[in-house]
Amino acid sequence: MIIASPTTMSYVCCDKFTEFLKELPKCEHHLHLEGTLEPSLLFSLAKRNNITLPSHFPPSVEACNERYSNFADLQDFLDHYYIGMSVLITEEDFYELAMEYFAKAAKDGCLHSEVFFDPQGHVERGIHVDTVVNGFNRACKDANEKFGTTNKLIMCLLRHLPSAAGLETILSVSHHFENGTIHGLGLDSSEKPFPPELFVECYAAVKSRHPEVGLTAHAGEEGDHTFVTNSLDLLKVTRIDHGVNSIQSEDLMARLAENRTMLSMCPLSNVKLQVVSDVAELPIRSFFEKDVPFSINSDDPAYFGGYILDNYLAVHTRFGFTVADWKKIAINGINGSWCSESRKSQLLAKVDEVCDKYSSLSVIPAVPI
Ligand code: HPA
Ligand SMILES: [Zn+2]
Repeated sequence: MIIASPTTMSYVCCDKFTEFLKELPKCEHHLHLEGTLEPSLLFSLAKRNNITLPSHFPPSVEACNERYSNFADLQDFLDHYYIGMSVLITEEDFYELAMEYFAKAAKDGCLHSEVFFDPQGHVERGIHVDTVVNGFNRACKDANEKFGTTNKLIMCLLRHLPSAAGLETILSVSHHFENGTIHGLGLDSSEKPFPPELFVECYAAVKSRHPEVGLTAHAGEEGDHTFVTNSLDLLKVTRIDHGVNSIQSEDLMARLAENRTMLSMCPLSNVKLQVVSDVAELPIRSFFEKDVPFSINSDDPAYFGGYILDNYLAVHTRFGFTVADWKKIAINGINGSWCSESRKSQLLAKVDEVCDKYSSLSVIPAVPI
């Protein structure tokens, strides 16, 4: 349950504003590579790899699109997501999946992506972890060459699996942590039954062995504000994925603002998974006014029907942020990124340039019918 007064206004996103939001340098901090598996690629990989999908899985692209528009909650989505990823077998499959995403992100004006993947979802099917990491890493590098974007990998632990399995996974990828191929650690999957305190050992192991690795965790999507506080206190994360329920605690909001702890929000995902019934119900205006840093992200765009620009447009039509407001949001996203200081400076300079170019744009309230 989110306590926030929904905005009752709506705004037009005219062509010029859409152009501005497309050109505004964007950073993606919350995207699951396996969640970019479009139904068309899913079925072509199933055919190529001779995978028979279970009979209860939607049997066609059209049936997937229909089913994906009706998820009851996070678990209902995850049940499809884990079946979907079962078609990924070879290094080339992982490479192709990530390259398709990076091409779409670049087209949307996303210049820096920090992307999640779920190694345990593949290893438990008999895929070697290096097959996954090498395919994704090659795509990060090729996308950098081809599109000029910077891209980092964040490995997530599945919270429905025991912490001992998480520790084993951490040990199995220590070479990728050491050489910087894996840049961060996250925690995803079913939130409420598996609170952050179960994973203290896993996070402590990464923090002590690989202090340069960034720490984040999904918290406060379906879990209440204590999931966010406990992730900060016990897992020592410096970023929170989703975090919408932080609005339930004023103390937590003040703490996030003071420590510049960024929430990686996913508006369209929150609607598709019934966290809210409309983007207007998200506490985005309160976060903005209370100076809680947040970024806007796409989560699992192949399942939720929108990539990063779609999420920006959805936020604009509900909250009507001005060019100056968007500039602040873009700056917070860059400062909350785990890229080099020199890359941050480049991105910040580009934000200045784009915001200057569009400084005369005004926000247009929609006329009620
Ligand atoms: O939105 C999400 N929440 C939790 N786990 C996930 N795994 C993929 N997407 C998600
Ligand atoms: Zn997520």
